[in-house]
Amino acid sequence: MSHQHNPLKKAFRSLRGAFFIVAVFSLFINIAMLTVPLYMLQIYDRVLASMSTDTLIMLSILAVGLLVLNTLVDIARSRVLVRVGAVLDEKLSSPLFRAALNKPGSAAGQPLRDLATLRSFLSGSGMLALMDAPWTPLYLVIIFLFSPLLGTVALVGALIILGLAILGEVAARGPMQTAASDSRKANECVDVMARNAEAVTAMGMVGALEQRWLDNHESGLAFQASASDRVAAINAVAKTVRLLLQIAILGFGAWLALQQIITPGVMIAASIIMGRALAPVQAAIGGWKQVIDARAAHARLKETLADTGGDLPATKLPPPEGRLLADDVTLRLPGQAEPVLKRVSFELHPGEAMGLIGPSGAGKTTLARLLIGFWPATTGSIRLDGVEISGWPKADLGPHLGYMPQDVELLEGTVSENIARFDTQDDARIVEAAEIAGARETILHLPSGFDTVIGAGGHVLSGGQRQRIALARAVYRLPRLIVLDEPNANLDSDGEVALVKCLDRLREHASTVIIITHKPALLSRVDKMLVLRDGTRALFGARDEVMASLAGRSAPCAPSYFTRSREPSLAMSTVGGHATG
Ligand SMILES: Nc1ncnc2c1ncn2[C@@H]1O[C@H](COP(=O)(O)OP(=O)(O)OP(=O)(O)O)[C@@H](O)[C@H]1O
Repeated sequence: MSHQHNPLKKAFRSLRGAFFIVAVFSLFINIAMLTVPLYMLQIYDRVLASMSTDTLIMLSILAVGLLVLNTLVDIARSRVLVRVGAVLDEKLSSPLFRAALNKPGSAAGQPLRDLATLRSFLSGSGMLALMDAPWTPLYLVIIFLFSPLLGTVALVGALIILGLAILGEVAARGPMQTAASDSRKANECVDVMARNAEAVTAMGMVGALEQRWLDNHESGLAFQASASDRVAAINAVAKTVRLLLQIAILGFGAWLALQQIITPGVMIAASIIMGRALAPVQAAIGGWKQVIDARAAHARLKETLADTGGDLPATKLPPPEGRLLADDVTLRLPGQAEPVLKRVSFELHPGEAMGLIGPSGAGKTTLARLLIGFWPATTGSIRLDGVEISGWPKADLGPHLGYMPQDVELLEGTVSENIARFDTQDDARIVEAAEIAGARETILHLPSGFDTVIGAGGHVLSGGQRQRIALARAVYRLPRLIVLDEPNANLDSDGEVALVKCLDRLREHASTVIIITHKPALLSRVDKMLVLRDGTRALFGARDEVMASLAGRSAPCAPSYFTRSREPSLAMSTVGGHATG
């Protein structure tokens, strides 16, 4: 349905033509750069020797013409590079915006910041220096042609400067990476503090957090300073080496001129060409930070985009009926030795509702994330109407899927926009969803009803109000598969009654529903139950059978098991490992 490919590589591949044009322009510019030294050479050795005004005029016209042309090509080269940056942005910003979904907290904006770094590098002086650097050997060859001795001096000098450039990069890379990671940690600290402002302030945690932030902030600055110091020292040495080299070229040139091996014109021309040859290398040392930043940004982008897959034109599938099959599902999260889910299997027919229960940390929310295709299973599969759900293009599947996460966050916008998932608004469907979710009255009591703006800077909703609106969003257009993760967490008794009615409506409509809850009233509305324990299927089957099995095995604790979702571990420890049903 969709093929794995890296959009970064694809974007660079599509820009190969532009880079070729830039390379050709660079060749012309670097050849045109020889205009001044060669003009000088001709003046010294030809015009002054022959005293010919005509030659002077001809040479001057030629030189001015070449320089004007050079300016035009230079402008064109910069324009092409600016457009390269724009094309890169156009091709990558959308996949990177989506990739941000998989990044935790404050790291979410990193991919788009990396793209901006790469784009400004490509369009800036750093890239121009990189394009000019490959032509350094051309200048060295010309100096060799003037005189092998001068050529050797120039070559040795160029190698020393190149060595210094590499040394600068190596010396700065380590401290720069540490500085970047420290400053990221410091930013995360501020982020976490702002998000937990109430707890942090009330429990007097500000001082300790400030210390933690300060440690990272100061360490970041120290590493940055160390990198800058190293590069500044190397830069100063490189500058001196460059000046020494000019002296060496002029000195050796003068000596060769005294021996009448070369003319004074060649001496001056060689000195100017040498300066030109080393300019890009010197610029690269000066712009070391940009180069390191751009390279790091490129590496991160490559990694971020490695498995995004991209939405190649895929065959559009018919709307699902709601047959859900979890087949031997195992999930291993990166950096964790134990799988979070181990060989979980179950099947639901269209229109069936399943209660998902288990102690805290059993893997219920994780399974819910797999059921909606947010994470793919490590092994095994989850299929909706026979199609692997994580591979189903999200834009196609989205309208057929309803999900209500445990921690409900609504987005900035109106209540209507949130319910309609920010898609084109269908007022009748929005009101219908609010009614099914039992949220209509709650919404009409808000200052502007369905048009109340919520989110940052908007109306502040209570936990229960948020939950009701999120339920309306989940049932908008009555999707075929609905996953509700503790939808009753913040609801009062009215809210719970509304939720029970909502489940009845969804059953009438034959939506397949998975509900994570321990409330008996809600569980009384499901057909099947799955009990998870330590990521494995402890029990699965018809509700009454599973209930009977639970009650039988944990008779003394059974009632408390269904009333408090957060403390079921005692009861669960008595549940056998064999599945029923
Ligand atoms: N994004 C994640 N990264 C790493 N580990 C995770 C992640 N999400 C969940 N886990 C781990 O997976 C296990 C199961 O967590 P999960 O949230 O699915 O449990 P749960 O049954 O929903 O618990 P609760 O009833 O408390 O919500 C836990 O040990 C948790 O630490």
